[in-house]
Amino acid sequence: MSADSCETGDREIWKNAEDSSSGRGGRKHEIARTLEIRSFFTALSSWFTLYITQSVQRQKDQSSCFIREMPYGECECRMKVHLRMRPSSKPSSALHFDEAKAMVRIDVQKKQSNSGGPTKLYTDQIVFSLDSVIRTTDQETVFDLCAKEIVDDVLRGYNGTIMTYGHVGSGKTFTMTGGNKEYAHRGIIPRAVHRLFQEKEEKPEAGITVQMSYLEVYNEGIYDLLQRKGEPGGCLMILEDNGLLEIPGLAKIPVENEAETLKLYFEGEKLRSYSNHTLNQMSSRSHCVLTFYIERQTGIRTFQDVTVAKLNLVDLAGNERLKNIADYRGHLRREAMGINKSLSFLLQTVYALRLGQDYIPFRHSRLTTLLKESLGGNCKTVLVVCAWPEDYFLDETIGALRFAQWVKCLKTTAVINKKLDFASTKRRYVREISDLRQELALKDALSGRMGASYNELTEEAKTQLRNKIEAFITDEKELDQIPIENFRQVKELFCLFKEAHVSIHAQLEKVLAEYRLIPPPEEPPPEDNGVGELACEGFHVGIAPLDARPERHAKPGPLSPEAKSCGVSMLTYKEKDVPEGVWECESDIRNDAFLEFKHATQEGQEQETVLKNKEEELRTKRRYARDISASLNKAKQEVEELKKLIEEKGVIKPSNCAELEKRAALMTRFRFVKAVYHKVHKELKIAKQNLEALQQEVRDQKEKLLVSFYSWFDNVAKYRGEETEQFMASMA
Ligand SMILES: Nc1ncnc2c1ncn2[C@@H]1O[C@H](COP(=O)(O)OP(=O)(O)OP(=O)(O)O)[C@@H](O)[C@H]1O
Repeated sequence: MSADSCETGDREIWKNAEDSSSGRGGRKHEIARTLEIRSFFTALSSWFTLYITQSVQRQKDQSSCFIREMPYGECECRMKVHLRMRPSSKPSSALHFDEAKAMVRIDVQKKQSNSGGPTKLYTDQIVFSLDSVIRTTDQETVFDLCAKEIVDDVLRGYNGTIMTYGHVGSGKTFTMTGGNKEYAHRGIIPRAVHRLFQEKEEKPEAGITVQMSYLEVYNEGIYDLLQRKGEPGGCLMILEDNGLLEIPGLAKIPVENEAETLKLYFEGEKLRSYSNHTLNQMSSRSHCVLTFYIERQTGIRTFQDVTVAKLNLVDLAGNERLKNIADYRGHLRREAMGINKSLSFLLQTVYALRLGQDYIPFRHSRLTTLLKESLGGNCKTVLVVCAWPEDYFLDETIGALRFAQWVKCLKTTAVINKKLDFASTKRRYVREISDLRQELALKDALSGRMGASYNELTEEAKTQLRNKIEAFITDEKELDQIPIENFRQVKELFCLFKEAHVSIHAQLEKVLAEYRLIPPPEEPPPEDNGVGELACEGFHVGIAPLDARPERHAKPGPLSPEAKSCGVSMLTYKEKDVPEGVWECESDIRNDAFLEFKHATQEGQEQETVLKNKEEELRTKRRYARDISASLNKAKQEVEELKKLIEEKGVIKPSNCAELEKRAALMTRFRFVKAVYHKVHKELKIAKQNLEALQQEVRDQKEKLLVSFYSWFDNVAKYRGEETEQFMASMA
């Protein structure tokens, strides 16, 4: 590739490469390759866009009946309705056709009776609008207009149904099967079969497989028309499982070519119920459903999807007025009653669907059950209404056209039916992954990231990453040193960072434990010797050493001269709480009384216990605060030492790996100890606050105890004084 063949932007790159390479052939070659790949990719993408646009357009052209296309090949379709008129020697003058507008106008004679006056006749007009009105006998035109689109959609993977409806002798079977006089009279079925096998032959790579089943609904019984002689051919049942219909026992025969299929079909036709009718020598007395099951592979090679679609070709039995049947009691009348009944259920179902009712009577008859999907499910449906344009059948024609109008309002939602196949899905994903890898490689090449790998990281690569992270954490390296190349690597980086975090956390815990920052275990309280508190930690009402006095925060209450003289350790208390005469007693007496109060009275015991607990707690907290304070000093000292060491070593550049490691370890230790120092400092602050609060609580409790004691002492002294006086008086 030369510079001349490049786009303008590429030309610039090429020029720059030429300038920068200045003789370095490798770089130039690399850029040439990149440009080559880029231009190939651009051409490929424009070709692909063109292909997609054309295929979407083709799809739209083919599916003119689509009302709304939805993703994944799903489309909401309106049912199409065509009117086919049978040729007649004396056509009714009441019928007017507008083939261009696909409309039919019928003049109807009506009677108007004025009150008391004579009855007047007047002509009313009924207009029906359809998708097409066909008056020709040309069967090919009928197939092209009514069936071709559906058959092609079936080959694309949609379900399709083509149905004929009309009164007896109106030409339903002629439309569906055709006449046997001329080859050109082939009806929709042989032409559809031809179309299916034509596609099969033309596209062998699609691997189309066809199976067929043929059944009739006669007198509310379902019969298989492909059952060979000698095989059981009784009435079949319809099973519905999860919305899907199944007829167990119905033969589904694989067919390979057109001739084989038609042979089977005509064999089935022989088993069909016919009667000799006044209107039709070969009048069908049953509804027939011929179904083709088509499986095909779409796409190319590993992108293959398997689609499974059904083509239902339904020839309904004709309705007729019972009064027109000459055979009043015979089987023809019974058959007609059965046919009319099932067709009236079909009408009810269509009517309910048209009104959008909650309940749709699909299950009221075999025919409506069979047509459930075609009328309101995953299917594209076409109805061909056949009519005999003679005055005698005018009512039947109006009825058929009314039915056609209802059907025209119905909508179905058809989807391309894809078969889930594990092997092909796996192949598809493998291929997709490989394509994505190639795309990544191409993008990397275009953005100059030639060496990027998207494979699982090797142990060696992981170790390298770990070292880089460690270097980054210890501040030795910048963040740029950690490479970000692909998603796998980013995930690995996260894992390694987590690992580092866990390890750092564990080390920190270890250092914290070293500094005894975990609160010490609870020590058992000292045994009570019953004498009271130790002079240095507690208090009593007698003489106490001066240094044992607790701090005074509040303004002390007034002390009596007596109290002052005997050196009683008095806590803050309110003057009014101290009873009169307390201070007149001997200090020994008071102390004895205090001991008695604490150990012999319930109130004293309770208050003494609370006080002791609080004092014990205070002692523990004091010890803890002392320990923390020691740890803080130790940490502070180590921080200072490490700082000094780092400052000294920072000047010398590490010459080997061992020294580098030592420095990293020193830095790590410094950071840990500093963190510990801050943590301990915080804890000491909290411990001090707690200590102060507890000291206040102890003081309050002591005061409470004293006040209670004084109150008790006053009462007891009075009582004992009276007792002594009484004793002395009796002795005198
Ligand atoms: N469009 C047509 N062109 C020529 N002949 C026709 C056409 N339609 C019907 N016929 C002829 O009319 C006769 C009756 O037609 P056909 O059997 O198709 O009616 P049908 O609706 O199926 O009646 P039935 O409900 O009794 O089965 C046949 O002999 C058929 O050849």
